[in-house]
Order: sequence, then structure tokens, then C-alpha cells
Amino acid sequence: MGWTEVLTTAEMRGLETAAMAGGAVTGLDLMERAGAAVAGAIRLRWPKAGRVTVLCGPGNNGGDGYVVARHLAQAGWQVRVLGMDNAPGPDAAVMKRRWAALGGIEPLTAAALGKEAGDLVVDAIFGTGMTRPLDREMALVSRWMGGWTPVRTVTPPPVVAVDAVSGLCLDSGAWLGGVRGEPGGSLPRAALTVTFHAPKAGHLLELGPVLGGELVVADIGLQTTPFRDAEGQIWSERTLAVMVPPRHLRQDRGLHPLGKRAGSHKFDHGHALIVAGTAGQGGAARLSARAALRAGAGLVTLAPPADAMAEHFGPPDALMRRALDDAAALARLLGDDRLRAVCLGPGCGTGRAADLLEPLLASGRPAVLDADALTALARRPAGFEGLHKGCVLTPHMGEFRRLFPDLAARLDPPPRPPARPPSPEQEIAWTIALQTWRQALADMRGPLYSRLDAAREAAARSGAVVLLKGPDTVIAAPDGQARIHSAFDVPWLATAGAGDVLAGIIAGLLARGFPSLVAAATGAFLHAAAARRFGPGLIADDLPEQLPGVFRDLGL
Ligand SMILES: NC(=O)C1=CN([C@@H]2O[C@H](COP(=O)(O)OP(=O)(O)OC[C@H]3O[C@@H](n4cnc5c(N)ncnc54)[C@H](OP(=O)(O)O)[C@@H]3O)[C@@H](O)[C@H]2O)[C@H](O)CC1
Ligand SMILES: [K+]
Repeated sequence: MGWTEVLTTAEMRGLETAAMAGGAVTGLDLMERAGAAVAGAIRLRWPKAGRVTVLCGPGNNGGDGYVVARHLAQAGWQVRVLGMDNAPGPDAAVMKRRWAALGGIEPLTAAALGKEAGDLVVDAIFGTGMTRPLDREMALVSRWMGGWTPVRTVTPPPVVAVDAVSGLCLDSGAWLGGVRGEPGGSLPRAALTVTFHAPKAGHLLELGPVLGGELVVADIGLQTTPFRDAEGQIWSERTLAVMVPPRHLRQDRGLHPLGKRAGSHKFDHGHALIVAGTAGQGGAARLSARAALRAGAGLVTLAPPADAMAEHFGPPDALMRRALDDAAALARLLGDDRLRAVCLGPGCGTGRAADLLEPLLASGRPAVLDADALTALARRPAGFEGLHKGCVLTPHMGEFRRLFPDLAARLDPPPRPPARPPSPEQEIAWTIALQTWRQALADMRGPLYSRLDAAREAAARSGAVVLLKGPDTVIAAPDGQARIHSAFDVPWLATAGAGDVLAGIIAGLLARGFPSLVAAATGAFLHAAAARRFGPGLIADDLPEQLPGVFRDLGL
């Protein structure tokens, strides 16, 4: 599995500051390297020199912009710079002067965009220093970069964002001053974002992947020194992105983590138990069971109640079936240590899930709790007692809200008032509510609370690994470790049963002995890779059948 370190803006600043304090590098070096990297990425994608408009903000992001302008001009591009009329920090001031020696700087206003914008726009207005919503002028510029063209302005050419599209909170992926969860039509869209040293969480969450276009991570010579935070936690291992497996992880370099050693025995790859529910709901558990088999578990047993056994006959023959009627029966089954993982929830029924949850937690066995098991957990008088780090909770946002209402609420935008006054006599109250709502949006201050924060707190509170589902899936462990799997290119995963397959893949990996955090992160990766491989028109039943091809693609 490929792990890419993901940083918060504070960690990025910490890394830069430490590198500069150590004398290894100066801010000016870093800015030169950053700007040169952006210019290089531009020249790779648009090899023919053209006309570019560079928008430079008040700080170091703007400083990068002046470096980009200089490099593109020296490469034969016709460069027009629109810059803020301010006295930036020392590094940006140097770079601004170096540009000014080559070309002019016009004031950065929305009106100035009305004229010729050229073949490309570079957004170097704000980066990691973006802490509050854009003011009116920059909001107009930002909307223009999203294709909004009021009278007398030209349609914007492709946009390249330096570090991020300006306006994005780089810690949460939310739009500062926007209503979370509503992408909104007039936000900027970049064709390419060039960030530095490592992706930030905001590049991978919520609107980050939607607005940022292709993400390039440019090395600017910052060593990933294992920094320790106040709790002694090594930063560079806290949050990792798990989207792209490195091609180098092939069999010829030793056994791939997902591979199987020649001569191994089925029990070497573990036995997974997939609990099924009462008659008529069996499809979900069958999907999970098939997925666990395809994920490489040595044995998989489907366990419906005796009265539902009849519905579970049929393929795959490799799937074993065994009646499981109640908690006592499960406690007996779990007495067999070879049973290495349990999947509880898909198509199980909340009553049955509630009964079976107790012996399952008491056994300490690795387990995936999904669907009805999560509903049962939310209603459980004992709460999260008995959960352990071998458990993987796989809630979608609705289930997450039931389990962790206070955390979900911190992700919610301020409640929007109705579109119009409910009645004439309520006109005044409605007006006040609307002004209060608008002020709440204007008062937003970054870094905003993120899905990563929410998953981390949920894992710490529950004691289990929490996989918060979405196109930006976040996986967090109780010890603070987290993984992000961002896949906005497989919308077809929004189909009945896809969650059951994910639960089954994770259960299969747990049975194979993968630690819970790695099993969940690898499961999220395999799930999306299977969907990507099948393509549009997929149904959940197609997903397990794609896994052999995914493994081949991984070089297994
Ligand atoms: N640190 C380094 O050596 C490197 C930095 N790189 C680049 O620098 C930016 C981060 O630069 P920074 O100056 O910290 O912040 P920004 O340029 O993103 O923002 C500039 C200032 O703007 C103010 N601000 C914030 N929000 C708004 C707003 N909505 N309207 C107006 N102004 C706003 C804020 O200052 P305040 O004190 O006013 O809050 C910002 O400080 C990083 O993104 C990189 O591009 C190099 O690339 C690597 C080396
Ligand atoms: K920017």
C-alpha cells in the first residue's frame, strides 16, 4: 500500500520554520523552489509558451506567484501580474522586487480581469494563510475563476492554483464563508493545484478534490524529519493518504502485503464469520461473505439463524454456512481461536445485532461493525464499553451522527433560515435570523473542524477504529493515527450493497491478520479500485469479482 504523508497547515508551517531555524534553508530558497516547481508544472502541461495572468495576494502565497511570473517570463511566456498593493513579508517583498525589475504589477481587482486574461491564470492569492472568508473584491475574482463572467469580463482560461484555490480551508477542505455540504455554483475550479512537500488534509477532503483539479505535490527540499508533537507523536506518521499503491510494491521485492506465500494453508489466511439476519434480508450478508472470500480470507462462514438457512443455499460453494441462533451460540463459536474476524451488521436486524454484540465484544475478536450493528451500538445502554482497537466501525454520515451527534454537529454549517418569511408577521424575526446566519458565515475562521478531526475524536471516544465513509473516506484509530482515502472519481459506488462489500473486504483482511487500521484503509482502497476497474453501471455484486483484477494490477 502506498502511504503519502498528509499534513495540517500548522504542521507544514512547523516543518518550514524548523528547516529555516536549522539554517538548512532560507524562506527565500523555499519560495524560489516553490515558484519554480509551479512554473515547471505549468510548462509540462502547457509546453507552448502563451499569455498568462498571475494573481498575487498579500503574503507568501503571493510571493510564490511573483516567482512563477519570473520563471514563465524567462521561458518566453507573456506575463501579466495583478498584485495586491501591500507591503508583503520580507521574502515575498524580495520576490516582488525581482519581478518588478522584469515587468509591471497592476492592482488586483475584479475589474482588471475584464480585459484579456490570456491562456492561463495562476491563483497565487492565498494559500495556507487563508484564515477567514474572502472579502467582496476577492470573492468576485474567485467566482470569475469558477467561470462566472458578469458583463464585460472574458471567460476565464484554465486556472493553476498555487498551494490551493484561494478561499479553501486547507485543513478541512471546506470553503471559508460557504455553507458546508453545498458546493455552490460560483466557486473557483482549478485545472491543476501544485502544493509543496506533502498534501494537506484540505486537498483530500470535502471541496478540496472537487475544486482543486489535478493535485501535484512538489518537493521543495524539506526533509521529512520525524517531528514529535507535544504528546511525542511523530507527525510524519500521524496521517497518511492511501490512494495510490506504489508500483514498486511488487512480488519481486518480497511478498506484497496482500499476496499469499506459496505452500501456505487456508488456515494461514484466517477464518471470517459473517453474521446474516432473518429470512428475506440475506443479500447484504452474502455480499459481505463473497467480498471476504475475494479479499483472501482462508475460510468464510455465513451464519444466518436456522430458520433462514434455506435462503442461503447456492453459490459460491467455497462459502461455508452454519446456523447461528443466539448469543450463546456465538459465544460457543468464538471459542474456536481459528475464527479470526467477525462481520456484524449487514442485513442482520438491529435486535439480533444487539444480542450478538455482547459476546462478540466480550471475545475481544477483531470485528467489523456496520449497518444494523451501528444502530444497535447507538442504542446500547453500555455505550462503547467493551469496544477495543480490533473493532472497525464503518458508519456513513447518518450513522456517524447517531453515534457521535456532538461531533457531527461541529461539521454542520449554521442552520440556514427558510428562503422567505414564513408569514408576514414573522417578517422581522426572519430578517434577524437571515442576518445572524450571514454573520455566522462571515465570522468563520480557519482552520475549520474537519472530517479528519471528527473521525479522530470518535475513535478516541469509542476505542475502535472509525472509518467515516464518503468519497473522502477518513479512517482513524484510537491512538490518533489516521488515513485518508479520497476517491471522487467513483460516484458509481453510491449503490445498494456497496457498504456491505466494504465491510466484507475489511472482515476478510482482519481474518488474514491485517491490523485493524491497515485493514480498514486497505479495504477502502480495494473497494474503490474494484469500482474504478468495473466502471459505470456497476452494482455491488460486481465489486468482489473485480478484486482478482485489482490484485493483478498491484502486481500480486
Ligand atoms: N513559509 C514558507 O517559507 C513558505 C511558504 N510558502 C507559501 O506561502 C504560503 C503561506 O503564506 P502566508 O503568508 O502564511 O499566507 P497566505 O499567503 O496564504 O495569506 C497571506 C495573508 O493573508 C491574510 N489573510 C487571510 N485570509 C484573508 C482574507 N480572507 N482576506 C485578506 N487577507 C487574508 C493573512 O494575514 P492576516 O494576518 O491578515 O490574517 C495571511 O497571512 C503558502 O501557501 C505557500 O504558497 C512557500 O510555498 C513555501 C515556503
Ligand atoms: K492560491
